[in-house]
Amino acid sequence: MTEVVLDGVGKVYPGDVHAVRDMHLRINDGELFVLLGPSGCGKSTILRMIAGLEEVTSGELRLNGVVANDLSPRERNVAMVFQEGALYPHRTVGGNMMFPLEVAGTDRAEARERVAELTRALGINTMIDRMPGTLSGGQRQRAAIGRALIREPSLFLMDEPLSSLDAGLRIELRLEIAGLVRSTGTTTVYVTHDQVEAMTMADRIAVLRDGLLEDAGTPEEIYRDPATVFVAAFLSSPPINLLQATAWAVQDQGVVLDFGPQRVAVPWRDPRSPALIRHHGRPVIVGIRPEALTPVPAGEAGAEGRTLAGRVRVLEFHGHDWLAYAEAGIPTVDAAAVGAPQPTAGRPGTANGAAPPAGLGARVRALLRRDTVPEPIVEEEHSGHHRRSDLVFSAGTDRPERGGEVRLDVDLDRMLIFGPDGRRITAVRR
Ligand SMILES: Nc1ncnc2c1ncn2[C@@H]1O[C@H](COP(=O)(O)OP(=O)(O)OP(=O)(O)O)[C@@H](O)[C@H]1O
Repeated sequence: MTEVVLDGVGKVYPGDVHAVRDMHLRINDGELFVLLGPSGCGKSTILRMIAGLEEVTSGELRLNGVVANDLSPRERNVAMVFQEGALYPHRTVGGNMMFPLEVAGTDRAEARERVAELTRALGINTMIDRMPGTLSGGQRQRAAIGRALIREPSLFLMDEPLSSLDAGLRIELRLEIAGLVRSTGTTTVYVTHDQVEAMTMADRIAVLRDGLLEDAGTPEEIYRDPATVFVAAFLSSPPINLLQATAWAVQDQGVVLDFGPQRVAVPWRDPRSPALIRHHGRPVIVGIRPEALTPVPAGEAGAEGRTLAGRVRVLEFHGHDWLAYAEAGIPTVDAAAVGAPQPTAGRPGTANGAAPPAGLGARVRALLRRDTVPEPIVEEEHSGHHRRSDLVFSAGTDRPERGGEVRLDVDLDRMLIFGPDGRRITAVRR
């Protein structure tokens, strides 16, 4: 059982590549902790530093309160599973799982018993005598997890263990992995760039961006109460609406969020209004998840100060409900461009002062936008920063009319308000 603390940990690779910067994290004993973020944000580097495979450049790494910066991997008693779990090709599944126990000098009868028990838990008990080459990807990964867990490590580290598997298997295995590590109580650090995997498996999640910690908390906390625009957008499928607004304190209405052609008002009694007043006359970013927009019944105007209007352009059927995209003439914000570290000396993932790798921004944007957003609906404005695009809303089981006008009731309590730096205007509670 192990508690992991990263106290101001940094990692600089040769060539002055700042992969991780001033990282403060506490991973509790027995926790299933997920490191989440786009490619290149430093997830694997953190995992490898915890494993002892990569040196810590600055700060302190503590395992159970003991400084571990200079401990060898063996002294840390960690087990690691990678994207393609490595197995000895000339040993059977059972032989692979026996190996760590043989090395440890475990009694043979006890070792056989443990292998049988774990293969049953992993659903590969009928494959004990099979060679790795004859297994499917999912079965191989189960065997690799079994081999890592068999010697009961104090810390279990997994680096995108499901990313080479197809969608169905991923769902099946993520449930099983979560169940298995919880039943053993082994502290587990799990790296992924898949938000659904993170949300469904984790006790807590840390969201990383360019080597920096953006937010950490339970899946519910960081979904409902994200610290930044980046986190709100990353944990969002279908995509969150990120709208550009100007805040105006108006005596009889509260703080009006002016989207240009449309507006909503945050009433004075709302606990956010004192913080919002400080942004009077200035830009803010308003995040509204599709499920926080409800179509107003036909013929009704909708409540004053909490209704947005648009014309339905695109419909998507998602089985349980319809997702609709309505043109509302409201400028939207590109989450990847908000609050990103400036390309100065020591920018994460780049050589000192060098330009970021070509295409990285586009890849991050593609990740953030996910594949549910039809590409043609986005229209860039000439500034290139604000985009005029559609309001995405959940229309429930009633199919809205394509081309029809809709009025949408905004759930003001679930509306997220960020400053221009991408941080929430009110401090998040954790
Ligand atoms: N050995 C190395 N030498 C130099 N730079 C490295 C090295 N390993 C990683 N990096 C850089 O450090 C940054 C963080 O890499 P890391 O692999 O930790 O990211 P990641 O979030 O795990 O990405 P991915 O999801 O693509 O695996 C990247 O910019 C990467 O190019």
